[in-house]
Amino acid sequence: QITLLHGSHRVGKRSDAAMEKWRGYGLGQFIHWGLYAIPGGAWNGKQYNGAAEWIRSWNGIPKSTYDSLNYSFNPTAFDAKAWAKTARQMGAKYVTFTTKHHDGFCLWPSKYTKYTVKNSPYKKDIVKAVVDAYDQEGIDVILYFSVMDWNHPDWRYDLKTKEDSIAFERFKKFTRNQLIELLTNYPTVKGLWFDGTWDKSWVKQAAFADELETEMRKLRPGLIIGSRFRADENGKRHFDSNGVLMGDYEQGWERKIPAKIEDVHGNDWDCVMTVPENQWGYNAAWNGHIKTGNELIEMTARCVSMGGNFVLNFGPKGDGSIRQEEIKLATEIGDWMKINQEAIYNCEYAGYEKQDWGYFTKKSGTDKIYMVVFNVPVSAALRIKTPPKTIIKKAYLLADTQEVFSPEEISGDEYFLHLKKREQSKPFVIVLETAKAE
Ligand SMILES: C[C@@H]1N[C@@H](C#Cc2ccccc2)[C@H](O)[C@@H]1O
Repeated sequence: QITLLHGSHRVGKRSDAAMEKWRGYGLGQFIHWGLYAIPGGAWNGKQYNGAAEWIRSWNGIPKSTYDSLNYSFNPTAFDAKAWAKTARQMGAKYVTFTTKHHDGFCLWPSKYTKYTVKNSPYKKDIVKAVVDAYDQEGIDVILYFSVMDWNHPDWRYDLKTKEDSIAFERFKKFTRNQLIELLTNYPTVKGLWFDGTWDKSWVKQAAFADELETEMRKLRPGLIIGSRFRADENGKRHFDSNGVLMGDYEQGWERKIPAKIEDVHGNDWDCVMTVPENQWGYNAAWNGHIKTGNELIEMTARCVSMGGNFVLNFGPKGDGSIRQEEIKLATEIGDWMKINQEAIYNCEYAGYEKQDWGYFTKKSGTDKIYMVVFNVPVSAALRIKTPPKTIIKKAYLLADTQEVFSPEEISGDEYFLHLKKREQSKPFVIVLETAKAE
C-alpha cells in the first residue's frame, strides 16, 4: 500500500442516491457539437482522415482559418427540444454534451474567454438550451469538458521552462473558473465528463486537480466525475498507484466494451461509442463500417449485462440538425427499448454464466433475471447455468407474457429453455422469476 495524498479518496462504489440513479441509466446519448461540425471532416474538397472533431490538428486547414470559424457559426436548424425528443424516443436516460472540445470554442457565453458562442452570429447560450430541453424531457445532463484547450494561449502540452509554468498557472486558474462557472450557470447538471487530460502538463497537476475536484463536489453535492479527470501524484490515471479507481466510475471504455465481467473489477463504468469506427463530431463522409441498430442494441445489452451503461454518440451538423442516419438508429433502438426496456433500466450483472445466445441482466434489488437473446441456436434450446441454490419459478417472454416456458433440468443448476421455431429478426427477452433455495 503506497501512501498517497492525491490518489483515490474512496474504495468501492458510491452508494448515494445520485450514483444509484446513474448506475441504473442503462442507455445514454453523447452529443459532440461545435465548430468542427462546420467543415464536417473535409476542407477545400480534401477529406481529413482522422476524427472530424480533430480537424484543427490536420495541416489541411490552417489553424487561423479554423479558429475563425466562430464568425461563421450560425446553426439556424439548431433545436434543442428536437434533440431531446430524439433522445427520449431512443430511450436515453442521460446525455453527455460537449460544452468545450479540444478546440477551445465554448458553447456557453463564458466570462473567461472571448472564444465563445456569444462572439458568433448565433450569440445565444447553447448549453442552457440543451440543459433546459433535456431537463424538460426528464433526461439527466452531464457536461463534457476538455481540459486541453488548443485555442488558449496559456495551454501547454508539457512544462519544460519557467515560462511554461507561469503560463500554465494562468491556464489552471482559467480552467477552474470555467468549471465553477458551468456548475453555477447550470445547477441541474448531474456530472462532468472530462477529456483532454492525458498530457503531461495536466498529469503533473495532481494536487491542484484533487483540490479542484473537492471544490466542485462541495459546490455541487452528488456531482458525478469519472476516472479521467485527474492523475495521482505519481502520474497514475484512471487507477491510482494502489490500483484504486479514481473518481466515481471507470471512464476508460471509449469505443470499446469489456470482454468479460472480470475486466470491470467491480467498478461502475460506462462505454461511450461512435456509430462509425471513430467519428465523434459531424463528418459528412461516413466511411468504413457503420454500426447497425441491432449491433447497437447488442452493445447496450452487453454493457448492462456487465454492470455498465452504454452511451451512443450523435454528431449534429453545422446547421444544428441531426443527420438522418442517426435519427433512424435512434428510432430503431427506441422501438426495441419500448418493448424490452425492463431488461435494461435499473439492471445489473446477474452472476449467471455467460452463454452464446446472448446476455443475462438482473433487475437491481430483485431476483428477476432477463435473458436478452440475440443468437438462437439451431437446437432452439437456450442453455441456462444458474448460480447455486437458485430456483426458476417462472419463465416467459417479456413481449408476450402468455408465452411461457418450462425449463428442462439437465443437471443441478443447468437447464434448457426450448423455444418454438420462430422467425427472429430482432433480439427478444425472456424473463426468469427466480428465488433462492432454502
Ligand atoms: C470522447 C472522445 N475523446 C476524444 C479523443 C481522443 C483521443 C486523443 C488521442 C488519442 C486517441 C483518442 C474524441 O475527440 C472524443 O471527444
